[in-house]
Amino acid sequence: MDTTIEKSYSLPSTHLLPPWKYPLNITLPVGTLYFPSLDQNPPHPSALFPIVPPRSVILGPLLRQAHLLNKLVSSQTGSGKSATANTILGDKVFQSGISAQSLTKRCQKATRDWKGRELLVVDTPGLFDTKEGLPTTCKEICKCVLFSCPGPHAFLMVIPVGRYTVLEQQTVELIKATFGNSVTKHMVIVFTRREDLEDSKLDDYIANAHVSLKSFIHECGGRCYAISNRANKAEKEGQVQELMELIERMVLENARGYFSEKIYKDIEERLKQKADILKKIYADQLRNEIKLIENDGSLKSEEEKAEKIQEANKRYDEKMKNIMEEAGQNIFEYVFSLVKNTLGKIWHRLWK
Ligand SMILES: Nc1nc2c(ncn2[C@@H]2O[C@H](COP(=O)(O)OP(=O)(O)OP(=O)(O)O)[C@@H](O)[C@H]2O)c(=O)[nH]1
Repeated sequence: MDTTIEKSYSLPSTHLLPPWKYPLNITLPVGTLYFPSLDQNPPHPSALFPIVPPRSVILGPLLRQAHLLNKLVSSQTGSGKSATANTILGDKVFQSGISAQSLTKRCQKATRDWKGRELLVVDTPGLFDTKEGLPTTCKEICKCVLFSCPGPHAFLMVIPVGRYTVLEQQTVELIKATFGNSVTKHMVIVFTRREDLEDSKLDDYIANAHVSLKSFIHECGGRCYAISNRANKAEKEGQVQELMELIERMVLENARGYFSEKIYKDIEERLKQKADILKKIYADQLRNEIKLIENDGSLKSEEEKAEKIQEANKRYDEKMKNIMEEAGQNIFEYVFSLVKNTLGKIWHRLWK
Protein backbone atom coordinates (compact mmCIF):
# COMPACT_ATOMS: atom_id res chain seq x y z
CA MET A 1 0.00 0.00 0.00
CA ASP A 2 1.29 3.42 -0.84
CA THR A 3 0.97 5.77 2.09
CA THR A 4 2.71 9.11 2.24
CA ILE A 5 2.69 11.85 4.83
CA GLU A 6 3.69 15.45 4.79
CA LYS A 7 3.91 17.17 8.10
CA SER A 8 4.92 20.59 6.91
CA TYR A 9 2.59 22.83 5.00
CA SER A 10 2.17 22.04 1.37
CA LEU A 11 -0.70 21.93 -1.04
CA PRO A 12 -2.33 18.77 -2.22
CA SER A 13 -1.12 17.84 -5.62
CA THR A 14 -4.59 17.20 -6.95
CA HIS A 15 -4.35 19.84 -9.64
CA LEU A 16 -1.32 18.17 -11.06
CA LEU A 17 -2.71 14.66 -11.03
CA PRO A 18 -3.07 12.78 -14.24
CA PRO A 19 -6.69 12.33 -15.26
CA TRP A 20 -6.89 8.74 -14.12
CA LYS A 21 -6.23 9.69 -10.53
CA TYR A 22 -8.83 11.04 -8.17
CA PRO A 23 -7.83 11.66 -4.61
CA LEU A 24 -10.20 11.59 -1.68
CA ASN A 25 -9.68 14.16 1.07
CA ILE A 26 -10.44 13.37 4.67
CA THR A 27 -10.32 15.73 7.64
CA LEU A 28 -10.49 14.41 11.21
CA PRO A 29 -12.64 15.44 14.04
CA VAL A 30 -14.74 16.67 11.28
CA GLY A 31 -14.13 14.81 8.12
CA THR A 32 -15.10 16.04 4.72
CA LEU A 33 -15.51 14.31 1.41
CA TYR A 34 -16.22 16.22 -1.70
CA PHE A 35 -16.88 15.44 -5.33
CA PRO A 36 -16.00 18.00 -7.91
CA SER A 37 -18.81 19.08 -10.14
CA LEU A 38 -18.88 17.55 -13.58
CA ASP A 39 -19.19 20.87 -15.37
CA GLN A 40 -15.97 22.14 -13.89
CA ASN A 41 -13.72 23.51 -16.59
CA PRO A 42 -11.25 21.90 -16.94
CA PRO A 43 -12.97 18.95 -15.33
CA HIS A 44 -11.55 17.89 -12.04
CA PRO A 45 -9.72 14.55 -12.32
CA SER A 46 -12.40 12.76 -10.34
CA ALA A 47 -15.10 14.26 -12.50
CA LEU A 48 -13.86 12.12 -15.34
CA PHE A 49 -15.22 8.98 -13.77
CA PRO A 50 -18.75 7.80 -14.33
CA ILE A 51 -19.32 7.09 -10.66
CA VAL A 52 -17.63 9.94 -8.99
CA PRO A 53 -15.91 8.78 -5.87
CA PRO A 54 -15.09 11.01 -2.99
CA ARG A 55 -11.96 12.87 -3.78
CA SER A 56 -10.90 14.14 -0.45
CA VAL A 57 -11.84 13.38 3.09
CA ILE A 58 -10.79 15.66 5.87
CA LEU A 59 -10.76 13.59 9.00
CA GLY A 60 -11.36 16.17 11.38
CA PRO A 61 -9.01 17.45 13.92
CA LEU A 62 -10.57 20.57 12.66
CA LEU A 63 -11.16 21.07 16.28
CA ARG A 64 -8.89 20.04 19.01
CA GLN A 65 -10.25 20.56 22.44
CA ALA A 66 -7.89 18.65 24.64
CA HIS A 67 -7.34 21.46 27.09
CA LEU A 68 -11.05 22.01 27.47
CA LEU A 69 -11.67 18.35 27.91
CA ASN A 70 -9.02 18.30 30.55
CA LYS A 71 -10.90 20.97 32.42
CA LEU A 72 -14.21 19.23 32.30
CA VAL A 73 -13.42 15.56 31.95
CA SER A 74 -10.32 14.62 33.85
CA SER A 75 -7.94 12.17 32.19
CA GLN A 76 -9.94 12.54 29.00
CA THR A 77 -7.73 12.27 25.95
CA GLY A 78 -8.36 12.70 22.25
CA SER A 79 -11.50 11.58 20.57
CA GLY A 80 -9.64 9.27 18.22
CA LYS A 81 -9.23 11.50 15.20
CA SER A 82 -5.67 10.44 14.42
CA ALA A 83 -6.52 6.81 15.11
CA THR A 84 -9.48 7.05 12.73
CA ALA A 85 -7.28 8.72 10.12
CA ASN A 86 -4.82 5.86 10.50
CA THR A 87 -7.59 3.31 10.09
CA ILE A 88 -8.70 5.03 6.90
CA LEU A 89 -5.11 5.25 5.68
CA GLY A 90 -4.56 1.59 6.51
CA ASP A 91 -1.35 2.37 8.35
CA LYS A 92 -0.06 4.13 11.45
CA VAL A 93 0.70 7.39 9.72
CA PHE A 94 -0.36 10.00 12.26
CA GLN A 95 0.70 9.99 15.88
CA SER A 96 -2.07 8.67 18.11
CA GLY A 97 -2.09 7.87 21.79
CA ILE A 98 -3.15 8.77 25.29
CA SER A 99 -2.07 12.24 26.30
CA ALA A 100 -3.35 14.99 28.55
CA GLN A 101 -2.71 17.39 25.70
CA SER A 102 -3.43 17.33 22.04
CA LEU A 103 -0.83 15.08 20.43
CA THR A 104 -1.19 16.51 16.97
CA LYS A 105 0.49 19.88 16.91
CA ARG A 106 0.33 20.81 13.28
CA CYS A 107 -2.07 20.34 10.44
CA GLN A 108 -0.89 17.39 8.41
CA LYS A 109 -2.05 15.42 5.46
CA ALA A 110 -1.42 11.98 4.10
CA THR A 111 -2.56 10.12 1.05
CA ARG A 112 -3.38 6.55 0.38
CA ASP A 113 -4.10 4.60 -2.72
CA TRP A 114 -7.42 2.95 -1.93
CA LYS A 115 -8.98 0.69 -4.55
CA GLY A 116 -7.48 2.71 -7.36
CA ARG A 117 -8.34 6.05 -5.85
CA GLU A 118 -6.14 8.49 -4.15
CA LEU A 119 -7.47 9.20 -0.70
CA LEU A 120 -6.30 12.40 0.94
CA VAL A 121 -6.65 12.67 4.70
CA VAL A 122 -6.11 15.94 6.52
CA ASP A 123 -5.41 15.78 10.23
CA THR A 124 -5.44 19.08 12.05
CA PRO A 125 -4.10 19.89 15.49
CA GLY A 126 -5.29 22.01 18.39
CA LEU A 127 -7.79 23.94 16.36
CA PHE A 128 -10.14 25.94 18.50
CA ASP A 129 -7.74 25.39 21.33
CA THR A 130 -7.68 28.54 23.44
CA LYS A 131 -4.33 27.55 24.88
CA GLU A 132 -2.94 27.97 21.40
CA GLY A 133 -4.84 31.20 20.87
CA LEU A 134 -6.81 32.56 17.97
CA PRO A 135 -3.86 33.29 15.59
CA THR A 136 -2.44 29.76 15.83
CA THR A 137 -5.87 28.26 15.41
CA CYS A 138 -6.53 30.42 12.35
CA LYS A 139 -3.16 29.42 10.90
CA GLU A 140 -3.96 25.73 11.24
CA ILE A 141 -7.42 26.19 9.73
CA CYS A 142 -5.79 28.00 6.80
CA LYS A 143 -3.48 25.07 6.22
CA CYS A 144 -6.40 22.69 6.44
CA VAL A 145 -8.37 24.75 3.93
CA LEU A 146 -5.44 24.95 1.52
CA PHE A 147 -4.74 21.24 1.91
CA SER A 148 -8.31 20.42 0.99
CA CYS A 149 -8.83 23.10 -1.66
CA PRO A 150 -11.09 23.43 -3.67
CA GLY A 151 -13.09 21.85 -0.85
CA PRO A 152 -13.42 18.44 0.74
CA HIS A 153 -15.99 15.82 -0.09
CA ALA A 154 -16.70 15.04 3.52
CA PHE A 155 -16.19 16.32 7.02
CA LEU A 156 -15.94 13.54 9.56
CA MET A 157 -16.97 14.59 13.02
CA VAL A 158 -15.14 12.20 15.33
CA ILE A 159 -16.76 11.61 18.70
CA PRO A 160 -16.12 8.69 21.06
CA VAL A 161 -19.11 6.51 21.91
CA GLY A 162 -20.60 7.72 25.18
CA ARG A 163 -19.54 11.31 24.88
CA TYR A 164 -21.37 14.33 23.58
CA THR A 165 -20.75 17.16 25.96
CA VAL A 166 -21.10 20.89 25.71
CA LEU A 167 -17.59 20.89 24.23
CA GLU A 168 -18.62 18.84 21.24
CA GLN A 169 -21.63 21.12 20.82
CA GLN A 170 -19.41 24.20 20.90
CA THR A 171 -17.14 22.55 18.45
CA VAL A 172 -20.03 22.03 16.07
CA GLU A 173 -20.94 25.70 16.46
CA LEU A 174 -17.41 26.71 15.61
CA ILE A 175 -17.32 24.53 12.55
CA LYS A 176 -20.55 26.02 11.33
CA ALA A 177 -19.33 29.54 12.02
CA THR A 178 -16.13 28.88 10.13
CA PHE A 179 -17.44 26.91 7.19
CA GLY A 180 -21.11 27.87 7.10
CA ASN A 181 -24.24 25.99 8.17
CA SER A 182 -24.31 23.94 5.00
CA VAL A 183 -21.23 22.11 6.23
CA THR A 184 -23.56 19.57 7.85
CA LYS A 185 -24.69 18.49 4.37
CA HIS A 186 -21.17 17.15 3.91
CA MET A 187 -20.73 15.78 7.38
CA VAL A 188 -20.60 12.24 8.73
CA ILE A 189 -20.44 11.59 12.45
CA VAL A 190 -17.90 8.89 13.25
CA PHE A 191 -18.24 7.34 16.68
CA THR A 192 -14.95 5.83 17.83
CA ARG A 193 -14.69 3.03 20.43
CA ARG A 194 -17.33 0.97 18.69
CA GLU A 195 -16.36 -1.99 20.89
CA ASP A 196 -17.76 -0.06 23.88
CA LEU A 197 -21.20 -0.58 22.38
CA GLU A 198 -20.66 -4.26 23.17
CA ASP A 199 -23.79 -6.11 22.02
CA SER A 200 -25.84 -2.98 21.41
CA LYS A 201 -26.44 -1.56 17.98
CA LEU A 202 -25.51 1.99 17.03
CA ASP A 203 -29.22 2.65 16.37
CA ASP A 204 -30.07 1.72 19.95
CA TYR A 205 -27.29 3.92 21.25
CA ILE A 206 -28.62 6.85 19.24
CA ALA A 207 -32.21 6.16 20.26
CA ASN A 208 -31.16 6.57 23.89
CA ALA A 209 -28.82 9.49 23.28
CA HIS A 210 -29.24 13.03 24.57
CA VAL A 211 -31.58 15.17 22.53
CA SER A 212 -28.72 17.48 21.49
CA LEU A 213 -26.83 14.59 19.90
CA LYS A 214 -29.98 13.35 18.21
CA SER A 215 -30.58 16.80 16.86
CA PHE A 216 -27.01 17.03 15.53
CA ILE A 217 -27.33 13.61 13.87
CA HIS A 218 -30.58 14.79 12.30
CA GLU A 219 -28.83 17.91 11.00
CA CYS A 220 -26.24 15.64 9.40
CA GLY A 221 -28.98 13.74 7.58
CA GLY A 222 -28.71 10.77 9.96
CA ARG A 223 -25.23 9.93 8.67
CA CYS A 224 -23.22 8.27 11.38
CA TYR A 225 -20.89 5.35 11.63
CA ALA A 226 -19.34 3.49 14.56
CA ILE A 227 -15.70 2.51 14.15
CA SER A 228 -13.26 0.56 16.25
CA ASN A 229 -9.71 1.67 15.76
CA ARG A 230 -8.55 -1.23 17.91
CA ALA A 231 -9.92 -3.84 15.52
CA ASN A 232 -7.60 -6.11 13.54
CA LYS A 233 -6.39 -5.12 10.08
CA ALA A 234 -9.04 -7.03 8.14
CA GLU A 235 -11.86 -5.68 10.30
CA LYS A 236 -10.52 -2.17 9.91
CA GLU A 237 -10.46 -2.48 6.13
CA GLY A 238 -14.07 -3.69 6.29
CA GLN A 239 -14.96 -0.61 8.33
CA VAL A 240 -13.20 1.67 5.87
CA GLN A 241 -15.19 0.07 3.05
CA GLU A 242 -18.49 0.70 4.89
CA LEU A 243 -17.51 4.24 5.79
CA MET A 244 -16.55 5.00 2.20
CA GLU A 245 -19.88 3.64 0.98
CA LEU A 246 -21.67 5.95 3.40
CA ILE A 247 -19.58 8.87 2.21
CA GLU A 248 -20.19 8.03 -1.43
CA ARG A 249 -23.95 7.97 -0.85
CA MET A 250 -23.69 11.39 0.78
CA VAL A 251 -21.64 12.74 -2.10
CA LEU A 252 -24.20 11.48 -4.59
CA GLU A 253 -26.96 13.10 -2.53
CA ASN A 254 -24.97 16.32 -2.77
CA ALA A 255 -25.11 16.05 -6.56
CA ARG A 256 -21.54 14.78 -6.49
CA GLY A 257 -20.44 18.12 -5.19
CA TYR A 258 -17.67 18.80 -2.79
CA PHE A 259 -17.97 21.37 -0.05
CA SER A 260 -17.09 24.67 -1.66
CA GLU A 261 -18.97 27.24 0.37
CA LYS A 262 -17.74 30.26 2.20
CA ILE A 263 -13.99 30.27 2.79
CA TYR A 264 -13.34 27.84 -0.04
CA LYS A 265 -15.26 29.94 -2.49
CA ASP A 266 -12.70 32.18 -4.10
CA ILE A 267 -9.55 30.54 -2.77
CA GLU A 268 -9.39 28.12 -5.68
CA GLU A 269 -9.71 30.97 -8.15
CA ARG A 270 -6.99 32.96 -6.39
CA LEU A 271 -4.75 29.91 -6.31
CA LYS A 272 -5.15 29.46 -10.06
CA GLN A 273 -4.52 33.15 -10.74
CA LYS A 274 -1.41 33.15 -8.57
CA ALA A 275 -0.17 29.95 -10.18
CA ASP A 276 -0.69 31.43 -13.67
CA ILE A 277 1.33 34.52 -12.72
CA LEU A 278 4.14 32.37 -11.32
CA LYS A 279 4.10 30.15 -14.42
CA LYS A 280 4.50 33.19 -16.63
CA ILE A 281 7.33 34.60 -14.51
CA TYR A 282 9.22 31.30 -14.58
CA ALA A 283 8.65 30.79 -18.30
CA ASP A 284 10.02 34.30 -19.00
CA GLN A 285 12.98 33.65 -16.73
CA LEU A 286 13.75 30.42 -18.56
CA ARG A 287 13.54 32.09 -21.96
CA ASN A 288 15.91 34.87 -20.86
CA GLU A 289 18.30 32.39 -19.31
CA ILE A 290 18.44 30.34 -22.50
CA LYS A 291 19.03 33.48 -24.56
CA LEU A 292 21.93 34.48 -22.30
CA ILE A 293 23.45 31.00 -22.55
CA GLU A 294 23.16 31.00 -26.34
CA ASN A 295 24.88 34.39 -26.54
CA ASP A 296 27.51 33.64 -23.93
CA GLY A 297 30.86 33.95 -25.69
CA SER A 298 32.72 32.25 -22.86
CA LEU A 299 30.96 28.98 -23.67
CA LYS A 300 33.02 27.58 -26.49
CA SER A 301 31.33 24.37 -27.58
CA GLU A 302 27.70 23.63 -28.43
CA GLU A 303 27.83 20.75 -25.91
CA GLU A 304 28.66 23.19 -23.13
CA LYS A 305 25.70 25.37 -24.07
CA ALA A 306 23.37 22.39 -24.34
CA GLU A 307 24.43 21.28 -20.87
CA LYS A 308 23.72 24.73 -19.39
CA ILE A 309 20.34 24.86 -21.11
CA GLN A 310 19.50 21.43 -19.77
CA GLU A 311 20.34 22.59 -16.25
CA ALA A 312 18.11 25.67 -16.69
CA ASN A 313 15.26 23.46 -17.88
CA LYS A 314 15.69 21.21 -14.86
CA ARG A 315 15.47 24.18 -12.48
CA TYR A 316 12.35 25.33 -14.31
CA ASP A 317 10.73 21.88 -14.05
CA GLU A 318 11.43 21.84 -10.31
CA LYS A 319 9.73 25.22 -9.86
CA MET A 320 6.74 24.06 -11.90
CA LYS A 321 6.39 20.97 -9.74
CA ASN A 322 5.95 23.14 -6.65
CA ILE A 323 3.88 25.84 -8.29
CA MET A 324 0.61 25.14 -6.43
CA GLU A 325 2.41 24.99 -3.14
CA GLU A 326 4.12 28.29 -3.85
CA ALA A 327 0.81 29.81 -4.95
CA GLY A 328 -0.71 28.63 -1.66
CA GLN A 329 2.05 30.30 0.32
CA ASN A 330 1.46 33.46 -1.66
CA ILE A 331 -2.21 33.66 -0.75
CA PHE A 332 -1.77 32.40 2.80
CA GLU A 333 -2.19 35.87 4.31
CA TYR A 334 -5.42 36.38 2.41
CA VAL A 335 -6.84 33.05 3.62
CA PHE A 336 -5.65 33.86 7.13
CA SER A 337 -7.51 37.17 7.20
CA LEU A 338 -10.67 35.46 5.91
CA VAL A 339 -10.54 32.84 8.67
CA LYS A 340 -9.59 35.35 11.35
CA ASN A 341 -12.42 37.69 10.47
CA THR A 342 -14.93 34.87 10.67
CA LEU A 343 -13.61 33.14 13.74
CA GLY A 344 -12.70 36.31 15.62
CA LYS A 345 -16.38 37.24 15.83
CA ILE A 346 -17.32 34.19 17.89
CA TRP A 347 -14.05 33.03 19.42
CA HIS A 348 -14.29 34.91 22.71
CA ARG A 349 -18.01 34.29 23.07
CA LEU A 350 -17.58 30.53 22.84
CA TRP A 351 -14.41 30.07 24.82
CA LYS A 352 -14.96 32.53 27.65
N1 LIG B 1 -10.53 1.31 22.42
C1 LIG B 1 -10.41 2.22 21.49
N2 LIG B 1 -9.52 3.20 21.63
C2 LIG B 1 -9.41 4.13 20.66
C3 LIG B 1 -10.23 4.12 19.51
N3 LIG B 1 -9.91 5.19 18.76
C4 LIG B 1 -8.93 5.82 19.39
N4 LIG B 1 -8.62 5.18 20.53
C5 LIG B 1 -7.59 5.57 21.50
O1 LIG B 1 -7.89 6.85 22.01
C6 LIG B 1 -6.67 7.54 22.28
C7 LIG B 1 -6.71 8.90 21.59
O2 LIG B 1 -6.71 8.67 20.19
P1 LIG B 1 -6.07 9.73 19.18
O3 LIG B 1 -6.26 9.17 17.82
O4 LIG B 1 -4.70 10.11 19.57
O5 LIG B 1 -7.05 10.93 19.41
P2 LIG B 1 -6.97 12.39 18.80
O6 LIG B 1 -8.35 12.88 18.75
O7 LIG B 1 -6.21 12.39 17.53
O8 LIG B 1 -6.15 13.06 19.96
P3 LIG B 1 -5.23 14.35 20.01
O9 LIG B 1 -4.39 14.37 18.77
O10 LIG B 1 -4.40 14.18 21.23
O11 LIG B 1 -6.18 15.49 20.12
C8 LIG B 1 -5.55 6.64 21.81
O12 LIG B 1 -5.02 5.95 22.90
C9 LIG B 1 -6.23 5.68 20.86
O13 LIG B 1 -5.60 4.42 20.78
C10 LIG B 1 -11.19 3.06 19.39
O14 LIG B 1 -11.95 2.97 18.43
N5 LIG B 1 -11.23 2.14 20.40
